[in-house]
Amino acid sequence: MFQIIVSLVSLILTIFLYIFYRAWKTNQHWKEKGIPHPKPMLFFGNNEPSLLEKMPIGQVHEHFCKQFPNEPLFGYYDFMKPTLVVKDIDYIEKIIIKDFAHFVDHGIIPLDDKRNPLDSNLFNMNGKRWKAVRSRLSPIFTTGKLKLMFESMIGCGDELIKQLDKGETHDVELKDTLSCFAMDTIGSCAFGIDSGSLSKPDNEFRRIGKQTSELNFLTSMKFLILMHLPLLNKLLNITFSKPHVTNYFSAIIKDTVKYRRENGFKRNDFIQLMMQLQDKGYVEVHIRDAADDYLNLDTTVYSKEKFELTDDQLTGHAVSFLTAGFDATSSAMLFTVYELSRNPSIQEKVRQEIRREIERAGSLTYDSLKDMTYLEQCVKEALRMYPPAQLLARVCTKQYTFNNGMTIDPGQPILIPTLSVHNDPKYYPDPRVFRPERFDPNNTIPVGAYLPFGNGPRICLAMRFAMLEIKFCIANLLRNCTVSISPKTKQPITLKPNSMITTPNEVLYFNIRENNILD
Ligand code: HEM
Repeated sequence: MFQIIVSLVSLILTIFLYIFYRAWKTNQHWKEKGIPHPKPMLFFGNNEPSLLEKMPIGQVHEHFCKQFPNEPLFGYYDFMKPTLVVKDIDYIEKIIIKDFAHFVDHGIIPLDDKRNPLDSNLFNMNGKRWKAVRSRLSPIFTTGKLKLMFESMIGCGDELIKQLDKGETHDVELKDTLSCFAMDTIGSCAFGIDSGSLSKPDNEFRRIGKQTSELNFLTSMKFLILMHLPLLNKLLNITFSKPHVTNYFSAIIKDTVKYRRENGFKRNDFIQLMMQLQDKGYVEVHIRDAADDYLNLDTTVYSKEKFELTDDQLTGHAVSFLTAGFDATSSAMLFTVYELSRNPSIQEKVRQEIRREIERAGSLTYDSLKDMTYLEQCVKEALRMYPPAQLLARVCTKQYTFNNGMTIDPGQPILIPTLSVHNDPKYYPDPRVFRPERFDPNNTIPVGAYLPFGNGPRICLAMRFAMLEIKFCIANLLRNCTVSISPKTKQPITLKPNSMITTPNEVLYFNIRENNILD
């Protein structure tokens, strides 16, 4: 008996020692390669400050970037995954644009859209599958289609003003109102339904929609397994999406598709365009516009490759549009309003432009928004100071040698520290000062130094849709109201440590004064 116990204890001890040895050995990776790196902890690598919720992940990277001021890149341990952080803007440009062929995939969460079709989303797709799907989805976001969708946005803008008119004027928390506007807009443009979030903020659509990106202990564990333990993930077949959320939206989308098919009903929204994609294998592009160049439209592939999109895959993409469209855009709207409230003279300059363009066009139209260039500069500056996504991810897909002679192999994960680059005084003097003039068309900003939507072939598919929605929201608000920051807001603000999307830690309160159009 004693011998059995001794053998068992020795076995357990050996297993523990082996696990610790493996963890220690992993932490020698960058040392052995001679790459500078911050000191890692066993198992947790360099993630300790974000795990303990001391600071958001983008600021963790900013902190490490400052430790290696003269290095173009440095090593990082994302838990037990040795990851390369690339901070030099020329290297960044090469990775995401010039040498993209070596860095095709995001490589964050592996996706098997055949096995779990409701998980379908472009962001997590890889290689040829990503290319085929991206080229088919891109035409959904072209200028011609956005102009048609703009009609749906107008109703949401009217509702926004109606709700603000009804509400308080002092110490107003705009965060919820703006997120309801974003939910209504994406509900209307993606799903073709009136989600009614602005009129009833606690309705089911919004409540469940919000859960798509909410992080709690269980979802954080799930993401950890998805990102770091591929074998366990395969065994447990963990899905990226939350089943009750997907089931809810899946039912709405399937009903919508069925109704439209049976009644020949058509509407200008993502669902209609994806139904066209199902029927024809491609979405037609009628108008060619230089503004769509970023989408890299390549219609020649349609004739060569067969393409199939099942109802479940269609649903997966639509839900991913909802998640992406709701959180990131409402974050960008909130921070733009915040900075304009703190800078009254800039706000007044924007208001003058908004009123001038509306008067010229006769109303707030798609084309009048296009001409509001100073407003666009303000949104770009807010996205620089508070990029909703604080990091970009890539994985090396083909062996690559950097200018400094370092060679990396396929599979090497890479992170690009967007928040840190956006706050680097080398590219943006006085980086914490809101200065929309930085984005004056006469100023050239290096490609690798401005990344709120990423860049290159994997740039945010809906960049123009998002910019349109944000500009529309701010133009609606400022043409009618003057917004100032309430003394109740605790400043300077900080960023929430445990949020996937950049979010203020403090509650932002605003005072809103309705303007007479002759003010
Ligand atoms: C202010 C709002 C938004 C911001 C800041 C934003 C930012 C981003 C970023 C940083 C990426 C990764 C780009 C890269 O890796 O180079 C991305 C990808 C993506 N975004 Fe957005 N996004 C926004 C709104 C939206 C909306 C409204 C939608 C959909 C309706 C959307 C759909 C997507 C998709 C599908 C991808 C994956 C593209 C691919 O991998 O090919 N985004 N976005």
